[in-house]
Amino acid sequence: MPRPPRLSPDELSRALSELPLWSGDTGGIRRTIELPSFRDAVAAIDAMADVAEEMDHHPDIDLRWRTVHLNVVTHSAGGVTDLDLQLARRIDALLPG
Ligand SMILES: C[C@H](O)[C@H](O)[C@H]1CNC2=NC(N)=NC(=O)C2=N1
Repeated sequence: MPRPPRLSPDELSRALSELPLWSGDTGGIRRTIELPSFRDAVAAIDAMADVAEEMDHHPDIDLRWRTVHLNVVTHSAGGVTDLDLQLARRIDALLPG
């Protein structure tokens, strides 16, 4: 698959204004999700894994008890691309804030 282009800082800040649950910069975008329990957090990660596998695009995930920290970046491009925005939108559809 061809490597998607990195977004410019302007493109990224425009996109982030439509993704209020996400913050970050051209090095990566972040969202933190708190679930009611550890098992709910694990289930949320499992649901995100389905999306990630379907897209072949994977978030970096840090689980602390019932809080999930996500960082999304296109590793192969060395920055944020449109694929990251697509993944963020899919995650928000799955886990609305
Ligand atoms: C071969 C496969 O497409 C690549 O290894 C994919 C898999 N998932 C990925 N996910 C993310 N976030 N960045 C990547 O560069 C990436 N590469």
